[in-house]
Amino acid sequence: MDLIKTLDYRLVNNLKHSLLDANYGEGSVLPRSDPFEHLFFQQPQAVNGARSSASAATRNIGEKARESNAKIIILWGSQSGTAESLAHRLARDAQQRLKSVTVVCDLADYDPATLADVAESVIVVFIVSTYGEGDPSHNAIEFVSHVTTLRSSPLSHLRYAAFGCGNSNYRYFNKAIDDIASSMDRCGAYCLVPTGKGDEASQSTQEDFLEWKEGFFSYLVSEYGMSDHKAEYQPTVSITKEEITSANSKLLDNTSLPRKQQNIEIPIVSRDIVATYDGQDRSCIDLKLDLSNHSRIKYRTGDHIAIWPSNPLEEVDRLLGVLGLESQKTDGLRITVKDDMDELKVPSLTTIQALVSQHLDICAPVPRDTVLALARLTSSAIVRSELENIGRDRETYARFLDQHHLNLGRLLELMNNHDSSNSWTQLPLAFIIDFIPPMQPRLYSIATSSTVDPRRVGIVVSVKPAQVLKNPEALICGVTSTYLSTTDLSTISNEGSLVRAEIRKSSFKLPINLSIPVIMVAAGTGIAPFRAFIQERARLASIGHKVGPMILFSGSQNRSDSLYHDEFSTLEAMDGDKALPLKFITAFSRPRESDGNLPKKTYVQDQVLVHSREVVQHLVDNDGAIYICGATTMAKAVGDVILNVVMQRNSLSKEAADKWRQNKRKTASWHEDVWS
Ligand SMILES: Cc1cc2nc3c(=O)[nH]c(=O)nc-3n(C[C@H](O)[C@H](O)[C@H](O)COP(=O)(O)O)c2cc1C
Repeated sequence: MDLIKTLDYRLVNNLKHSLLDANYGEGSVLPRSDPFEHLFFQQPQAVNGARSSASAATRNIGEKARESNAKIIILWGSQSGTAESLAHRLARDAQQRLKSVTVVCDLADYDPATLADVAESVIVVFIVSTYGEGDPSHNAIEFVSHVTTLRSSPLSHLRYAAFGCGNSNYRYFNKAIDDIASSMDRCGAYCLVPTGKGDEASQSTQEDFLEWKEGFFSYLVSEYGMSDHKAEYQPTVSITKEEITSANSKLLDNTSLPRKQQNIEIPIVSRDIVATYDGQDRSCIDLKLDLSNHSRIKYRTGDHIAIWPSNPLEEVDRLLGVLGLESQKTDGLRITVKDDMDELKVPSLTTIQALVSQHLDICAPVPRDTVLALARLTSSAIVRSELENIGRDRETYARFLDQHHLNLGRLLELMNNHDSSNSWTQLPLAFIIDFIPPMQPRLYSIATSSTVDPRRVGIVVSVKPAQVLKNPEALICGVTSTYLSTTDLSTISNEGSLVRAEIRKSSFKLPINLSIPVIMVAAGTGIAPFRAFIQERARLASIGHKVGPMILFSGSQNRSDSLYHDEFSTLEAMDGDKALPLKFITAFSRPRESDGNLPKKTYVQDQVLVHSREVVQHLVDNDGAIYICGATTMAKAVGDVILNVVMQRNSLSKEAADKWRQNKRKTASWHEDVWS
């Protein structure tokens, strides 16, 4: 049983008395009343220095730093939001703790060559994540390819620090930040502190970042004479109430969203369960989204769709409840950034309900520095000591997280259990915006072909709750999968069934030449892009095009979760001139008696080995292309099998076989779309 779920809401509600009434113990950081209360209601025009961050944009990094009078400039490259959110956190802390004017810049918004224009007095920080074959995130590609080709010393006046986001399960762990750091060193820039590396594989990115950040700040204190004002929290946003009228309601949310989150609302028109798992609380669903009302939105086979979820109502209610905001949830808010340091990460006009349900990732785990920041804002000595205790060090907090499913709402509730007189109703809403990361979209490979279904986008979603390590009763449900599996389709005609989404281009594309053989290896929902590839080539074959052979290896637990099994079997069984030359090969890791003639545990790499003669013949002799989609470990195992067979067959050394694969990657004949 989830301990936290058993919390009594009545108790929480009874405790919602104001901090104004509470006695502050000695050493309390807060004075008697909430010092930020005025910020919640203040008129934006009255806030000193409140300006829109959308002021005339320059593409010159040096100029941006000069315009903002910045001491520190943080340049980020991020795809799914981790590095971006760390960049904002670093800026917030540098601004508040070190009192250093800090600006945050998306690398895609600046001309890479202008890095040389940054003044000597400005500290440059890079926070960049790695993808694919050690590539930088999309928004950093141009920058990284520029700096890696610099050969002279045009950056010898710069001082820099760098932190990377990556995952050590990938072959090229944090390569993008290494490439940036080595380019800086080669060009004469001075490295202030060792480059930090976050590792998602051990779920330690947040702690790795904290450790690196503290080292960086200590360096700035000791070498630059900055002072660290640890205890002070200053909101970076101003919030005022604004009545939502018929005149401004059109601006709500979407049009007032930050420019990079402008997306469209697409209706979900069907949802089907396409896989179930024996005895497990798990399923896969197939969803169709309808683009008919968006004639300008197009996708191509192999593209991704980014979907912005809404948080589960239970978690929204939990957070609003513990903050005492339930009765105000429909109130309109006008939100502005207090200086030019950063862009607003939430809509400038919204409601409390929309903010918490759609725009902030309230289900995200709470980083340890947020726990410590809360400790400084509570009036309860018991709660303060409890928060300080669990946030004391990396190990203690990790042990605590092993037992608890935590997000901000749950943490606040849990603390109220320790002191029934504690209340969080005075916690400024600005704190929530400052400390909770913005909602990030989740990317799905599109499982339909744009040739066959140009106005319908199909996706396949795995609905699989995770368990808390040492408390298996506590389940953590995925935000997007829960959202997509529970959206009410009976309300198609009203807003309830619309999802905020955006098509994202991908390089995971079929060869242009239709006759090229295609090998596809998938595990689980990795099948999605291959379903689209197969649909596409089947259609082209059906209208008389000559298409090359396709072999699909599909891994699942057994027949009951083998996605689109009947569809592929039917296509495989077709013959005649216009049939698709498809071979469909399954691998069942938990086979059942009824699943056919492979009763033992089989993985896709085993099946690739069984069929390796044919696979390698297509890849080596017929210039075929291979696509692997699924877990990193699977992709590595499949790659190893193929390389071994190529080495033996063609009497190649390991280096020569590696080179052959490198060459296939370069010529877009070896693709991997993998996750850990
Ligand atoms: C498809 C995919 C490919 C990835 N490739 C790599 C890689 O080659 N090297 C690495 O260190 N991390 C890799 N990662 C891990 C990401 O860098 C890591 O999740 C990071 O925290 C993402 O940061 P972001 O949210 O700022 O984009 C990959 C992640 C995904 C989903």
